[in-house]
Amino acid sequence: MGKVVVIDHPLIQHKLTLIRDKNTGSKDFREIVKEMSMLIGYEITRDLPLQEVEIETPLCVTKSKSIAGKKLGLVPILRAGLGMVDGILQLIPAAKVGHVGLYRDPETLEPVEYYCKLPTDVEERDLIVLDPMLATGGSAIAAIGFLKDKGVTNIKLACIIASPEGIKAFHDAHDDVDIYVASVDEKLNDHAYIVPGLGDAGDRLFGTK
Ligand SMILES: O=P(O)(O)OC[C@H]1O[C@H](OP(=O)(O)OP(=O)(O)O)[C@H](O)[C@@H]1O
Ligand SMILES: O=c1cc[nH]c(=O)[nH]1
Ligand SMILES: [Mg+2]
Repeated sequence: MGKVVVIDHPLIQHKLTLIRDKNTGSKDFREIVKEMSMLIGYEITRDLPLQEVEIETPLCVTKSKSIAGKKLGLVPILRAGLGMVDGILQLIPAAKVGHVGLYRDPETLEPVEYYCKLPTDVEERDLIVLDPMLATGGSAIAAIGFLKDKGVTNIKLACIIASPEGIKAFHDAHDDVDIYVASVDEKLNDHAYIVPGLGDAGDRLFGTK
């Protein structure tokens, strides 16, 4: 069964409070989402394999550790996932970035795909899928189903807020994918928004409402 890793580090929890606040404007919202993504990225890459390498310090030759040539990829779910890319890329600049465009139909709540561009060798990469909000789970379920259809086998999901309903639906569909999240909130409301949540992450990032 996939894990749910709630990252309760004080810095993450403090920043989450700031972006939940409806008075936080787009500029600050973007900056804080980027900072939180870097911190989530630190945790999500904790199990990257290391190899021993020989280097020379100014004093002597020594053995030291370096990341063992893993091919990584980030896949933001557009639009809101875009806000999480730069923070993680700062930590792992060699990662390739694929994009999956999905929006949630406001009537049916079903995800609608409108864009997809992935690295050509995507099936050889370990992927981190990025989306700040896991609400019904429909968007993340569809995006990851799509990546699995392309042959990808090793995927983690990085979110900022998840609902209990979304986590259940997600793991019913993809029980091999671990979820990393800053908070599991109380519930979904009648419009499938996360409560207390932070509102519409895409609109708050890009100022579209
Ligand atoms: O778990 P779900 O019920 O599928 O909801 C979560 C999705 O909804 C939001 O996207 P939205 O449709 O608002 O598109 P946007 O990112 O372009 O704003 C959010 O960024 C997730 O992708
Ligand atoms: O609470 C929610 C639910 C879906 N999408 C969002 O951006 N926020
Ligand atoms: Mg949105």
